[in-house]
Amino acid sequence: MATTRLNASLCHFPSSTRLYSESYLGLRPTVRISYARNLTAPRGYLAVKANGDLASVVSAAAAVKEMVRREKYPEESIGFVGEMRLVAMRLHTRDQAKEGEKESKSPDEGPVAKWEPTVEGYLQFLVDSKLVYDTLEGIIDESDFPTFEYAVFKNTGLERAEKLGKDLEWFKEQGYEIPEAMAPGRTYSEYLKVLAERDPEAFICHFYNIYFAHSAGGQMIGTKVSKKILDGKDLEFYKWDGQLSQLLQDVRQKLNSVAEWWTRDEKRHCLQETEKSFKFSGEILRLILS
Ligand code: HEM
Repeated sequence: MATTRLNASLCHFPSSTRLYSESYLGLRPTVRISYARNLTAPRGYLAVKANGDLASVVSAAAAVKEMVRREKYPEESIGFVGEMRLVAMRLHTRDQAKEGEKESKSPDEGPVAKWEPTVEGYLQFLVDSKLVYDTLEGIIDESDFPTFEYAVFKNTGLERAEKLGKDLEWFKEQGYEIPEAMAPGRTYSEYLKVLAERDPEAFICHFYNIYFAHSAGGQMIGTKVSKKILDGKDLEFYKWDGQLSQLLQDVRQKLNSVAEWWTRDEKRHCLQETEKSFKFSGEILRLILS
């Protein structure tokens, strides 16, 4: 295969290698490489053993471009979702996750096993979370393919608003009064609406963190809290139709494809938004202890 041979050959080129031009020379397609920084180095010609059709040359050239891009931005080798995850994990406290780097400063940042949740606080957390999911999922549902990039995230199977609605019904049946959403949910929801209009890269950061946090730490919190205050009741919020790992993988691929179109600055901007995502979600999580 043309691309496989090309990858192997390219390993011998210095990191400053830059794609110079691609040409199609009859039966012997060639991808020409030049050395960008070290101009004294000889110009290299990388012959690609393709079977002579233009499609092979184009795909070989794309592979070179991709390798060169990864050499220039090594952080991109883990994929953009990998980058978003790395930034998110650093923002956890050591009590929250093994990869966390922050010190816990308040009980809600400490080990969940030591939390003292209340049913009222947990119910408020579910209500505020539902408002955020309603907003997020409403924005995505209203986006119009192919003019708006959020449309690829319709019906991923990760949606939570409907499930939360069922859980609130269950609480009602148990005799609880369902409260109104409070400031943490309302503020986050308003912020997401503004971002969706004005700042798609930042909006996507929140999309990733909200759904992926819930699938990881969120699930663990749900199980522990339910054991303490709801007799271990399995809420719908923590159930997915289909295999969760597959749903997450599909969304990771979509996120990576969307980010493929972004410049490095746009990617950086998205990653920088992670802190705000932690701040808003952290305030909603804190309701569990209120
Ligand atoms: C009490 C609060 C939290 C706890 C206990 C917690 C715990 C965890 C744990 C245990 C993981 C799994 C780590 C692993 O893969 O081994 C995780 C992953 C993650 N958390 Fe949190 N977390 C909390 C809050 C948050 C918040 C507020 C956000 C952002 C809004 C967040 C975003 C993420 C993300 C994006 C991942 C990666 C998921 C993946 O690997 O696909 N977490 N968290």
